Amino acid sequence: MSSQLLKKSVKLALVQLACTADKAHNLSHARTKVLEATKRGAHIVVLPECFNSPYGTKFFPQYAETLLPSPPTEAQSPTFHALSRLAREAGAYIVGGSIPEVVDEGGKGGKDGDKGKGKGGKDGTGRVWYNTSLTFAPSGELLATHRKVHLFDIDIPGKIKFKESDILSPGNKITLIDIPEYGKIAVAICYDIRFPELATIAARKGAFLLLYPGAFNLTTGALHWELQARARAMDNQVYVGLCSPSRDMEAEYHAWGHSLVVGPNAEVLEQLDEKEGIVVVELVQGRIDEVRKGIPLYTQRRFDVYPDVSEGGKFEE
Ligand SMILES: O=C(O)CCC(=O)C(=O)O
Repeated sequence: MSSQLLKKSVKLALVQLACTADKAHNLSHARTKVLEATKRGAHIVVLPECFNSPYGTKFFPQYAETLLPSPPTEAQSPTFHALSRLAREAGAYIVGGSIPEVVDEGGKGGKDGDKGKGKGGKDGTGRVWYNTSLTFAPSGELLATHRKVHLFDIDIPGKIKFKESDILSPGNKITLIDIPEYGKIAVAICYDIRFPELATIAARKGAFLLLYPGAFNLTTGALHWELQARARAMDNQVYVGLCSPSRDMEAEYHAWGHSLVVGPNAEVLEQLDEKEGIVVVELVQGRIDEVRKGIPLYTQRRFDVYPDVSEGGKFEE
């Protein structure tokens, strides 16, 4: 069943970008780093969560761009066009981390069906915000949009309190992207990784790679960042990549960094420290099959004892 999961070996790059408060700088810096990654042979390049802005609820409205109806104009979304051009220039697939998105109430659905809910917004203006990831093909075409499904609302006394839902609305679908040369990948965002159902559904629908642009912090990063990546890889016997901004202790939010690629046997293949950097890792055709042959979870599941979560899952809304 898994033999065609990864059709040929592919080089994956994670760009752990130094993200600043200057959007134009972030975009041109991302371009430089993505081109560096493709010079090193990468075919799929990933940017971090909120790569064009600082990370924090108060920043979302200020930096938000309009993506719908798609394609937006350059003025509505400079980031959409910068990423599309960059994918063409680099000749690579670009998973554009994430950006804050704004939708006017009643906005129409995203490319793959994630409709703007028009809930009336959280600030009484009738606008709704999302944490949104855009993936582009080497042709510059938008392949998929993922809106963060699980909002990062946590409160660990004395350590960290964060409430994305103060401003953001959640996305409502799983994002699986078919890349004709290589196979299927799944994209989700940061806190989404803590919900294994999403990963398992994507893997059982045929994804060879789960990608999470993310920005864990110094508390939960130390606790769970690597563990989550390895757990999702182990449970599903697939490749996993987590891409963070680099750490800036002058910023309000201190990202964990440590972007990493994990193999289908849950082994860390490459991991950065907290500084800016790029990992480029070859994902090897046949490796997933080898791991699944050794530990054949795929034929040992007991759906007579518990349900198959991959029978469900919302891909279109
Ligand atoms: O899950 C965590 O600990 C961090 C999540 C996060 O930072 C995010 O969703 O942006």
